[in-house]
Amino acid sequence: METPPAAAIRARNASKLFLDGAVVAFRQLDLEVRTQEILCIVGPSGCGKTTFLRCIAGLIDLSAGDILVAGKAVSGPPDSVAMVFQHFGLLPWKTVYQNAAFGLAMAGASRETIRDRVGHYLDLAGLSGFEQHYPYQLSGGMQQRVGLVRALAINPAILLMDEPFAALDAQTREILQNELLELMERPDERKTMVFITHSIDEAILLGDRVAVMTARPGRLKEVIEMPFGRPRDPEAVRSDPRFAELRAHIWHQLHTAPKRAAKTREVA
Ligand SMILES: Nc1ncnc2c1ncn2[C@@H]1O[C@H](COP(=O)(O)OP(=O)(O)OP(=O)(O)O)[C@@H](O)[C@H]1O
Repeated sequence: METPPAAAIRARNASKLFLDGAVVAFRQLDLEVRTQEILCIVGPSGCGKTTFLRCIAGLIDLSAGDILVAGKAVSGPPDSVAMVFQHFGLLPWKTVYQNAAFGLAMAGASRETIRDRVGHYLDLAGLSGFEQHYPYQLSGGMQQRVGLVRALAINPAILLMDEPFAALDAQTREILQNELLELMERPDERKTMVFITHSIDEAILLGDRVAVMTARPGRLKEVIEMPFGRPRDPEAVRSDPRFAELRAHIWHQLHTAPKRAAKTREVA
């Protein structure tokens, strides 16, 4: 066995409260994301998953505790972290190329760098030839590929994925899951990824580990290692008997109250 790589992200006793504490998004979260792993997070609606991602991305501050990215406490957006959103987040008045180049352009990259990196990822995402199209001229799946290209083009060490495939139809969703798996199997493209999803199947298929959160205020209920290894053949994983067992287990975890529910009402 190789030595496990250091944590890329570490949340220590992290809590986030809104409205002067009237809303507790998540509370006392301790979680490590290993370098180059895909950690999927599932949890009931409103348990603070998006808020947690936004805290890692440095877009909002924690109320208590801290989050370390590459060993440094987050205070403002860390370098080398990119986010992919559920509703794609594309600018409708910009072309595919301009949207894909947006992050790099904002970071002041040279025209050549932008051309090389955006070209590379548009090609990998099967979007070559669509550079001059506008988002409204693309299918949902293609729009999200542009969202992914925009994130990957800045060469982030960490990708934060906030239900990126939730707005897609089931078939397109499967195609994008497969494409993401394929991309992440490439050693030169592999990233640390935190992937939020409501789909248990998606979490099991993509994740090296799956973190299950409780209902709001969100706490970590369990972090489960997926036994499928890499490279991962989606069809083989879906038909593996352990897939059904894991699905049943996670479903049960999501639908049973935490053992110590009373504790969640304590002050952070
Ligand atoms: N800016 C804000 N001000 C007040 N409350 C907020 C704010 N942002 C989030 N919340 C609340 O914090 C809680 C957690 O929200 P969050 O969006 O992180 O949950 P989630 O687990 O991502 O939900 P979903 O799965 O439905 O996307 C919710 O009750 C939400 O209403």
